[in-house]
Amino acid sequence: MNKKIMITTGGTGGHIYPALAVGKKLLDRGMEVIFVGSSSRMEKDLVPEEGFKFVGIDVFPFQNFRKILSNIKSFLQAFKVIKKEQPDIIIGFGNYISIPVLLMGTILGKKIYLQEQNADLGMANKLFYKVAKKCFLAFDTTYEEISVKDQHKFLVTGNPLREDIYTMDKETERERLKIGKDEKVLLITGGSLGAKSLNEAVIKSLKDIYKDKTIRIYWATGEKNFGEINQKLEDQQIKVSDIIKPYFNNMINIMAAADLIVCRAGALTVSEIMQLEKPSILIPYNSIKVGQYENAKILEENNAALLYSDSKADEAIEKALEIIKNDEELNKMSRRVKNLKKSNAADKIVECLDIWRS
Ligand SMILES: CC(=O)N[C@H]1[C@@H](OP(=O)(O)OP(=O)(O)OC[C@H]2O[C@@H](n3ccc(=O)[nH]c3=O)[C@H](O)[C@@H]2O)O[C@H](CO)[C@@H](O)[C@@H]1O
Repeated sequence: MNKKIMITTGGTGGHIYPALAVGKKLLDRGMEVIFVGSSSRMEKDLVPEEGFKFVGIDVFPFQNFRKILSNIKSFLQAFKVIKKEQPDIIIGFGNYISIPVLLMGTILGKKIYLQEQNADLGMANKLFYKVAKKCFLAFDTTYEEISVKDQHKFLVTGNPLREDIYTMDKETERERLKIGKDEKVLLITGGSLGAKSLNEAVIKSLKDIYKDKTIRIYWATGEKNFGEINQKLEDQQIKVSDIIKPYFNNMINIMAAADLIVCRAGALTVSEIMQLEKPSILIPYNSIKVGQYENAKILEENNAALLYSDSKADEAIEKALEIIKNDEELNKMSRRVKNLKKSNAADKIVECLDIWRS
């Protein structure tokens, strides 16, 4: 008999894309899948666009007692949707958005699974791993940090990535993007939300980058900063074209075509870099809460990436323009990344779920 799986996730691409990857595998194998996320963040569009049923709840960050109170409605909504849909299992993909469904699911005696994208366990997964059947981890370093008595709750699978990444090839993607034989592709991305410091550093060097005909830049600015950037570029008489955008839907394809990536160290971007064996310069988001520094350290400690702090974003761009011309250095970094690659995580996760016996 087909089982029903409830997936709860949201907030940023880094939490949503791995959930979609697992959701698609489950659909392919005949399961019914329903997503629950925030009614106001990017999952409300991204998830239905991918053809999934989506229920939005009015959930807010749990920063203080007042915010916890304002979340009472979200707990009631979560309770109602679980009662109505009667899922066989619930999978949480981290972030505060997953908390109401995970809590109500636990109270209602549902089987809970978790997926952690980052090197450090996030707040939601820390709260629920003890009641979960399994928590799937992206990186080996996370497992090593967990106390021996709890390790049986965890399994390292890697991050579930968009399926087409596993068959992508650099030359084909370069042809598709019409990249010239002598052109080097420099991708700059601040993750799904954009990165202000990185954007400001790029603006300063953009004229020089444009003058250099051997470099083709792709720059994802994030929605929030795009208007301001647009204005600054107009002032410099630089045309915003299809290579400077708030968000690229074909990010994976551009990544595959890239010679060097300058980016934040969101967990998904780091996992995609590993899968595509790309050299990178990382500028982790400056907040302990989101743990990007620990994600970046995995690549840096393997000499597979260079790491810069937010305040040194200018230097990071300068360095990028220097090493993008150095094939030997790029190849070395790329070989070292290859050692960190994992196999298809979504396949592994789906196989481990307790839904295959009737
Ligand atoms: C500020 C913040 O809270 N950041 C967190 C957020 O990152 P955030 O979602 O920003 O970053 P990630 O790198 O994890 O994921 C971004 C995803 O969006 C895709 N993409 C990005 C830009 C674009 O133009 N097009 C596109 O498709 C990337 O290919 C990637 O798949 O969730 C991650 C996963 O839990 C965390 O590691 C980050 O710390």
